[in-house]
Amino acid sequence: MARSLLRWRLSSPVPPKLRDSMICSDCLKLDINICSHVFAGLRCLSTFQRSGKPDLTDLTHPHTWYPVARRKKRNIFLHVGPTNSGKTYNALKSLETSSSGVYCGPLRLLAWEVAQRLNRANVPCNLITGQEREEIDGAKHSSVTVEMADVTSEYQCAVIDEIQMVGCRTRGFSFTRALLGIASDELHLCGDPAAVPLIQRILEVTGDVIKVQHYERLSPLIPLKYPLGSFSDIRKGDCIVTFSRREIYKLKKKVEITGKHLCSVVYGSLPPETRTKQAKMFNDESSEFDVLVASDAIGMGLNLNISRIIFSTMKKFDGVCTRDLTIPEIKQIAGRAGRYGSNFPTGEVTCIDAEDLPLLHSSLESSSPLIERAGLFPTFDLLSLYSRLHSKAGLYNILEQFLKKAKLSPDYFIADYEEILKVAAVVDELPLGLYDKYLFCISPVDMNDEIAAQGLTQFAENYAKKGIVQLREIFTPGRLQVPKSQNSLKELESVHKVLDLYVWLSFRMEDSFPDCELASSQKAICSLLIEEFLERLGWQRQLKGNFQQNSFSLQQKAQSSMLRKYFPQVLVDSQIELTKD
Ligand SMILES: Nc1ncnc2c1ncn2[C@@H]1O[C@H](COP(=O)(O)OP(=O)(O)OP(=O)(O)O)[C@@H](O)[C@H]1O
Repeated sequence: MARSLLRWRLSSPVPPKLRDSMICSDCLKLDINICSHVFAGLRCLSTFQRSGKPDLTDLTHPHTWYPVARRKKRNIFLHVGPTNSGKTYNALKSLETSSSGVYCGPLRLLAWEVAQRLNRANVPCNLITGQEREEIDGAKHSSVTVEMADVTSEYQCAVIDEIQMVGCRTRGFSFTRALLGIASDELHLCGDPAAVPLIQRILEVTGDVIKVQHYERLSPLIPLKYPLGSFSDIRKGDCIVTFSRREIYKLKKKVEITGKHLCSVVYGSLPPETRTKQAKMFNDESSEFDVLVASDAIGMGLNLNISRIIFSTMKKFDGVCTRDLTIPEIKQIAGRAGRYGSNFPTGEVTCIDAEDLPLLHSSLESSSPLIERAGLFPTFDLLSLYSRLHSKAGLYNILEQFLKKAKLSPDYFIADYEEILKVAAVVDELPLGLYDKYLFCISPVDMNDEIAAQGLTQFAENYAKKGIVQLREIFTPGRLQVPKSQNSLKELESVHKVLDLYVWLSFRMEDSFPDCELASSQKAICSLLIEEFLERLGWQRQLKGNFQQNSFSLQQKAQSSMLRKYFPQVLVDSQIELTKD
């Protein structure tokens, strides 16, 4: 065994988190010809070639990339059912009683919630996301965002939440990696029944034992036969759903102008901390913010006491075109009404327009279409090996080759490289090594956001030029202010994304991105300023002129040492122009 171990080594020195696959070093010496080497029941990657040189773009055996998991016969429990049926609750009970374990969720909010829950239950639990690492002494449990799942450690119990996201165009590959790679005796998968046949097929080759547990909704959900009627019929606990920031603020104004309610807002580009605070304010019985206006960002990750979901539209712009909402989207959003054990245990759902009701009703009665394929992305080892054989190819070309030539089994689809290719095009212009380029490519940047894309370009250019990126060289801390309009709000949300990206990079290249603390505190300030804007953007408050009574005032926030340190001038600018929209 010792000798075989020696024969196997990683193809390149990469950080442990990326060591997903192993390449046979003998094959490398032999110019990767046919290899018969076997280790721990796994064949060398090159044996998948029957003749000639291996096609490294062949991604048909991804289960072989995870040798630690393959050494186990895992007991897999698939908890499937509608939202609010107790799937996660049951999976987490197993995690809580295990001797070691990991929770993998799709959102930082979910990872935070689970870490808090375990720590409260006296199970020390680390929190690890792309941008934060809170390690607890002696912890044998971790709560992580799925991209951070460690596929080299062994656990007694693991949970992957929202497993139907294996089919997600952009993030599916991270779920596939966790599904195939987590080395745990027990693996609990929670999600939509639509993912069951695919997961069963994918796991056929792993030798794991699979048990499916079906769940029913814990509280009733009633689709109403009538539409909203008028905005004066809005009541406490309602959540109006729409899909653009502009619409969210329009609807907020329409509700608040009736003089009866104030609205919290939740949408994707708000910082997660801000989303949580808005949700808390909405849930808080004593708060005036008793109505929620939100996008589909409420579908996952937030505990919300919603009585009735009201769809303002059944169409959504998905980055390419405006299309009808899909059945799973409608079910996921509608399912947020009526939370088990909350003040509104019976949920209701309706639309603003009567003509949208048929689509709502038919969707809620239908089962979600089966998920047919899971996302996949080559490991860094594969990319690196390919690059050694094609030394002139840039990362953009390498990825294109994988896209074009990948011989995929019907169970997998190649991850949507569109965003990744945009970054590859930027970093290929710079004198950077493959690993650095790879890191920039998998960073959480939104290249459709102009400011965020500029931020990434600057970081990559400065890093290539000097090897170190001081935050102050490209960002002047003292300039942040409470937004005065929706445009400046949008800008501040983008600045938050850039700072978030800096923090993400600093976790991976600590010496080269040394200002993690400064970036984190600036991020927190962005969130505070955005929250201040949202709280003051109350039309009823404007009419009553009671800004001064705002208990969560900017003045108070400015007392915090963080604000005093970086933002003395924030105190000066305490007036805000309400948007004219
Ligand atoms: N047996 C139980 N006892 C007490 N509370 C429960 C129980 N089962 C579920 N709950 C509570 O009901 C709510 C919904 O449960 P849970 O989040 O597990 O549902 P889910 O099916 O995973 O929903 P989603 O798909 O939205 O994540 C949670 O607040 C959870 O704490």
